[in-house]
Amino acid sequence: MAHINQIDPFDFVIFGATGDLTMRKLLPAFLRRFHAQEFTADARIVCVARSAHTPEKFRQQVRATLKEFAPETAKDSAVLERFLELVTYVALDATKPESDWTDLKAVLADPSRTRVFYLATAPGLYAPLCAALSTHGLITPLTRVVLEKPIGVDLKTATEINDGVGRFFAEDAIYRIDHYLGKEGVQNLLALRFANPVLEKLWNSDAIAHVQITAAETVGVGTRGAYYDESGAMRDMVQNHLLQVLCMLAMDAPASLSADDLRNEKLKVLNALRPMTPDMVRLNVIRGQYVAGRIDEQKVCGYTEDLGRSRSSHTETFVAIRTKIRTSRWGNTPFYLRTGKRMAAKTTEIVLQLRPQVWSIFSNTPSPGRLVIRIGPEEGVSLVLATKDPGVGGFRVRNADLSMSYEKQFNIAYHDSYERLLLDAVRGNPALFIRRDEVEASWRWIEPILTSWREAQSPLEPYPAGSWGPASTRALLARDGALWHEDMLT
Ligand SMILES: NC(=O)C1=CN([C@@H]2O[C@H](COP(=O)(O)OP(=O)(O)OC[C@H]3O[C@@H](n4cnc5c(N)ncnc54)[C@H](OP(=O)(O)O)[C@@H]3O)[C@@H](O)[C@H]2O)C=CC1
Ligand SMILES: O=C1O[C@H](COP(=O)(O)O)[C@@H](O)[C@H](O)[C@H]1O
Repeated sequence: MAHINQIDPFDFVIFGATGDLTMRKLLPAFLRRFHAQEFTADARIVCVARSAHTPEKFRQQVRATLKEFAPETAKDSAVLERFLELVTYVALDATKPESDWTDLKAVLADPSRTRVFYLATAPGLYAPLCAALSTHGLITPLTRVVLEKPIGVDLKTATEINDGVGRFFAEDAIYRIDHYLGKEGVQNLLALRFANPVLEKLWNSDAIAHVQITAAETVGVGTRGAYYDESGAMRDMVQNHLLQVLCMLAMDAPASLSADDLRNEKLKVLNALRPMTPDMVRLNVIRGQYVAGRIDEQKVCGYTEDLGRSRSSHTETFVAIRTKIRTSRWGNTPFYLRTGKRMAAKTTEIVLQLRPQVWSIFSNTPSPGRLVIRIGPEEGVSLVLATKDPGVGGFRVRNADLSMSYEKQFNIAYHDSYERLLLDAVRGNPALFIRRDEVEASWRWIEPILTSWREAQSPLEPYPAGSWGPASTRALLARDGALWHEDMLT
């Protein structure tokens, strides 16, 4: 087992503990870290929601959930049962003034322990929840608060949430989570770039013709239709995950790996994104919605049917954006961002397309080569280069792939990104969490696109489930003489 620094006893309180995120992600992540002995049986995981469960009934539900979402770990029943002893449940409507907080206060009696409040509820509850924590005297000097995304639906609401939470917590105690920053492949951008001088020297417009960042999913909206239909792909994925990946990819070297050095560099990228005018939105942004199609030979419904509605929806389930970063490093390189539900494959990846040679001595020239950074589901890196086509008679050049898979190289099982982030919050390491000014800068860039869509009543282009998005997505790159990665492979 890898060397692990065990964490001192802590109290981790999850508001929204009966919800989808807690059940599918947070509790399975804690179980895996407990199994890895990253913390001991002295820790407590206090689950809070309004539903009237007893702690025992709640544990039964958690036991079943863990068997479903962390089966490889939950099959060790001794570990599972010891873990369940750390989990307790408090029924509480956290935003009603008349609610009785006695039980929660009783569990949190020791102010000398690190205390984390994880707000896995609708974002509109974050500020009232923090006010209630303050009223009930639960914020100690060792307390942090973790906020789930999305922080607001636009700049105004994000600012209100940040102000509301900021009344009760100092900025360095506020951990805004973006689970993409917990992914190995995203963190590996730091190592690839700043531990390999040869790559860092190429990391600019002189060598890179364009960059693609894709987060494609085959799933539809599932049980989260009510949330998603209000949000759409731009707020759900682009404003947070895709822009954070873009920042990690495009930023200059931070002075150190400290939280503020990293965040200062990321912020510069967000502020350097070319602002979107309505004309630019029309030319550079595509919004789509899936209709019925096939995925893995199975028929799947369109978005409206997935919502279980007869009336249509104007929410985008796909976005593609062409943008530029106004810096001397990147000014001449288009960046393409793309995300969608019900696409042809589940893949999150970055492609850096290298520039072609200005002159070639070979009669045939293969494609100029590229670096592909796979973030999920299988993590790894491939460098596609030109090589001699083996054989006698003539001299041809073709592309070959130097490929590294994390799993094969390091013999590790994939860890869910929440595992790292939950325990970083307990440890008090905010480097992989988002600072207030980053969130607000992201909204500042996204908002004109949303406004322009609304005001121009932008069309929503249909795409069949199981495809790579609306037909116009190809044209977005064709304008620059470029191809999406999947088209390079055919
Ligand atoms: N699900 C996911 O995959 C992801 C979710 N997120 C974010 O995480 C947050 C939670 O999402 P999700 O789990 O899907 O949402 P759910 O709607 O499934 O869960 C919401 C939870 O909040 C509880 N709750 C609601 N009101 C109160 C209240 N007044 N006091 C105490 N508890 C309350 C609900 O329980 P009860 O009804 O029992 O009170 C429930 O446990 C959201 O901000 C979402 O955007 C972010 C990324 C991914
Ligand atoms: O935050 C979210 O992310 C997931 C995709 O995450 P991944 O780790 O599977 O790539 C997305 O399905 C969800 O809609 C969104 O809220």
